[in-house]
Amino acid sequence: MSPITEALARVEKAARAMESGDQGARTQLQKEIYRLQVAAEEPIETCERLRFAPLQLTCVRVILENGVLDAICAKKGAPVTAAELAKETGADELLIQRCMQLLNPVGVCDEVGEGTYSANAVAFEYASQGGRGGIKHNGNVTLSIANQIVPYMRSVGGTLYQFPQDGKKTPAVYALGKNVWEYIMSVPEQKEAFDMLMTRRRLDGATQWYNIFPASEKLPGVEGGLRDDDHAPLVIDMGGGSGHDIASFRAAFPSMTGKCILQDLPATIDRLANSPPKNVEPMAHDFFTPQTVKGARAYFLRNVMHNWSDVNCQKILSHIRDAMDPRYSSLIIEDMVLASAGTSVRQASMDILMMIECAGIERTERHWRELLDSVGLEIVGIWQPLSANYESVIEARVKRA
Ligand SMILES: C[S@@+](CC[C@H](N)C(=O)[O-])C[C@H]1O[C@@H](n2cnc3c(N)ncnc32)[C@H](O)[C@@H]1O
Repeated sequence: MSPITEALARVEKAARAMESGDQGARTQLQKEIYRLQVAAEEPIETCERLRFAPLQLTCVRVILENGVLDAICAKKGAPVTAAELAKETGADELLIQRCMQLLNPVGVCDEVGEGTYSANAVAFEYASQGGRGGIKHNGNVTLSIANQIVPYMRSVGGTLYQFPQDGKKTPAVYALGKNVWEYIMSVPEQKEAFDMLMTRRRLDGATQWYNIFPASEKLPGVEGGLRDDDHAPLVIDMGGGSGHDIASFRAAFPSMTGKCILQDLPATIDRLANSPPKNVEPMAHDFFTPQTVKGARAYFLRNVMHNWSDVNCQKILSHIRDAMDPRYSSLIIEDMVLASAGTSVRQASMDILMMIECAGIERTERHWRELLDSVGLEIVGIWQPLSANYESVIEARVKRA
């Protein structure tokens, strides 16, 4: 078999596994398609494809900004011409055609005739609140940092290029003048975009953390000491953003005894004044300071630890450990647990994103165990999602002496 037929056979095998209901095969299929694509390219074409990828993002930003994508989506899948779009939005017809001729082959909108387009699922995704938030965040923040990566490396180490650990010397601080959280909060449009992106990230229909982790069995049924009244703290979602996860948990378990609390920085909590998450108590709290809510059944951190270096995670985790009741409190972390080999493009991209935006890192199981152990916590369970591409749920308890 030639390399290309071999790659195709692997694609077919993964596709058949996925069709037969193996959800985990989706990630494998994506990996195999990627390999097939590379097999079908000359090396120079692969290099070009990677180099040119930011131009796809550029075109999405153009058609979002000038209203063309909204105008296409407003037709709900019916065809619309570049001339009609130009008339409706005031954008230049040739500009629309040039952007769309790149976006059609990469899957954003369908070109259904000469200069005629219709919205597809990807178009609707980009036009959604979360899609826009993502484009605005990665377009304005991530790319600004990425553009400065070489001057940053030269500035920190001469010929010794170091992994950024120190919160004050990260690529983000070099490029933006402040850390990524301070920067986002200083630009209201970016803060809004980031919060919209966070709210959207979970795939439609994907399993929630409290189903990946068997919350209905584990949270109520604990050994002695747990208060059983409506004012007892049940789950504290720390760095919970707009409260989407904790509100979803509360809605799933309306009669589980205890309070659900959302904690985040004041800038996040203040934005929720007009639309607070349902049946959840919002509370401004900086997780680098002592946790004021003691003895909760669970302290939940979703996609927070990966934002921080080990040194900073140790500070955050120590405050949580001090607030935990060793008899029954759990720390629940929803983050990726990387395989020790064969990481997917999505997972590896998230890792680099964390590195350049906030000196954070995606961790392997061994790394998680070492980190938690270093602050007196131990892992009692790791629950994997169906798709290996996404976050796992880790439960940890205070280590018994
Ligand atoms: C990557 S987001 C995750 C949001 C949410 N947990 C989710 O998964 O959608 C990280 C969150 O941490 C919050 N954050 C950053 N620094 C913080 C701090 N020092 N104390 C509390 N929250 C903080 C940010 O405002 C943001 O909402």
